[in-house]
Amino acid sequence: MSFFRILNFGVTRRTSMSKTEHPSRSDGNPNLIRTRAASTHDTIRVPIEVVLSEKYNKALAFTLEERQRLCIHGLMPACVRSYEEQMLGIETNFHSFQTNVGRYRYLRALRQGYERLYFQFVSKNIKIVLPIIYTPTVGLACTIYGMLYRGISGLHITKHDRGHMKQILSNWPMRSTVKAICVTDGERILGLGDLGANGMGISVGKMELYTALAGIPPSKLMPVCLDVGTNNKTLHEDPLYIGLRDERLKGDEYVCFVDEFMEAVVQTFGQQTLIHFEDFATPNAFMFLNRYRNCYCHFNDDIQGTASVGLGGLLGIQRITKKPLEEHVILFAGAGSAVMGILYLLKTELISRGLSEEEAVKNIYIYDQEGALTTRRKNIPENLIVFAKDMKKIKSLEKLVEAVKPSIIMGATSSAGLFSEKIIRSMTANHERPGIFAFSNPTAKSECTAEQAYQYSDGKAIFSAGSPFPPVEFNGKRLTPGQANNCFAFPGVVLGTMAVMAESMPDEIFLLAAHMLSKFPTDEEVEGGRIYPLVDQAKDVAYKIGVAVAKYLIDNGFAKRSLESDDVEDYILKNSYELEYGSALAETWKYPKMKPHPSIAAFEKKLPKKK
Ligand SMILES: O=C([O-])CC(=O)C(=O)O
Ligand SMILES: [Mg+2]
Repeated sequence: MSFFRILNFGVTRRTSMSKTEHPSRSDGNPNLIRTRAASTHDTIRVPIEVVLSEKYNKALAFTLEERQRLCIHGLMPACVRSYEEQMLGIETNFHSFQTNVGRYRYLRALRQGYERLYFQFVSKNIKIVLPIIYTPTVGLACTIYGMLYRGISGLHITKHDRGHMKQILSNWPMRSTVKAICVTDGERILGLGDLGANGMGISVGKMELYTALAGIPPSKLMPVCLDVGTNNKTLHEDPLYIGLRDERLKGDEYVCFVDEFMEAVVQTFGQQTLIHFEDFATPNAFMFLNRYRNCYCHFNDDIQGTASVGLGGLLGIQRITKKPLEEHVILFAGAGSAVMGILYLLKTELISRGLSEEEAVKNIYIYDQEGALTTRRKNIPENLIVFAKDMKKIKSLEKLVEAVKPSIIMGATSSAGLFSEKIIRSMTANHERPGIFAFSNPTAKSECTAEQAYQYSDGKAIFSAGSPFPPVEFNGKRLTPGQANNCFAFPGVVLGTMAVMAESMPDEIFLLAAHMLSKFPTDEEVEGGRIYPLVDQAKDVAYKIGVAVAKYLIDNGFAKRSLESDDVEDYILKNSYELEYGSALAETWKYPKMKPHPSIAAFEKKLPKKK
């Protein structure tokens, strides 16, 4: 292929284009293409692998001039498709699949062949595409990731790579532009447990939201899966499993492995590289969050991202009920990353309102596998001691609800159906608008469904869930569940942090994100029972949180980029991923390895002499 390209270049070919027909770029330096295109009508020496790589491939949208000058004329049919026609083609294909996994598979192929086209489609169809590339379908896809595997989508680092991780990191094709990494070790994928190297699907999905919602160019992003083995025996026996069939690394060996990874990342990509931890098992998630607190620019989405969305929802309930949060009785079910993150942020919020720690935790109850968290329990984790109540032991959640009469219940237990009819009815008997949050993902793990929440509460529940639920018709009213998902927090927080090149991510930015999020529904929408924005608004949410976070980081001395607060909006918009195609002639020209176009004569000198 490449051989023919070079020979092709040697032939000076004139196209039938006049100067006025040259495409002009909508962004960047318009002179770049004008001068080159106008001064040389010959073909452009860009390897075909580059022109047709996922980054530059426009499929049937290549113009005739591009096809001719890039020497791809004839490799595609005559039709030159417009944006609308391309979208129609993808939509038609997308809907032709009968299952969500089929759609996921189709979108993966699209991304791998045509990156910009893929993001055009995702960006235009957030509401229908998010449930495929993100929760819930991505969870199912991770369970069969080996079967779906279709080439490079992120970096896999295994326990055998210890000692040379820098080398592995620099194998990433876009190593010169990486600014953020989403890393998982696959041990707690959503509520699905240990999926080992299949967890790569989650890192990929999260980073696609960086681009689709926050406009961060994909070239700056690198999904990573740390393959430290898996304790999932089913995967060991799965002939299509893509990872190591060993037990997980443990103890010091495991920690040293992740330490080396962190150090190799900043040495390879710089100290300001943002490192997003995703779906680590709870104890490890907290351990790394604390261990690296003052050393790296990192956050844990399951703890801190969920906390923003959880607190944002609680602030929304406050708007609906017109009752301050401190007067609500809030019951948390579960004691994993999500609950602990929300607890911490909620306590911070209440203390910032002037409450003492004791007052702040007074109305907050915790229920986990051992029952209600009481002072009688032995070995309470240190950060939960303050929440333990001096009360008799209660084993069942239903009994606990009867005893403490919560106005809000928040579950992140991966225990489908935990919020029973009895619980919801009991809450409704005591409160006009009970708040019900079922955070567990994917949908099949939800603590209750939207339908159950509305039915058992006679339509009074303010219901939100981590995964999307469709609206429910109840007594002639259409009730729309809220989506209490991190996708309303992490894209914006990351956008703001990256914009200013911060070297750390203080807790305050997650509190800020929660407050910003709670302000999205209008007063009218709040009247109608809405506490979260609609998924269609997720881009706007990311942008506004991004701007607020960037300004906070600048104003509080965390920013390393010299950027004034007043210039943040402008900076973010200018650096946003361009969804529209530029001219392929100019775009591929920017291909980093390409030298400036040599003169034909200089090139011809290199050709073998004719005998
Ligand atoms: O990925 C999601 O949808 C939310 C999340 O982080 C999790 O459930 O672990
Ligand atoms: Mg997660």
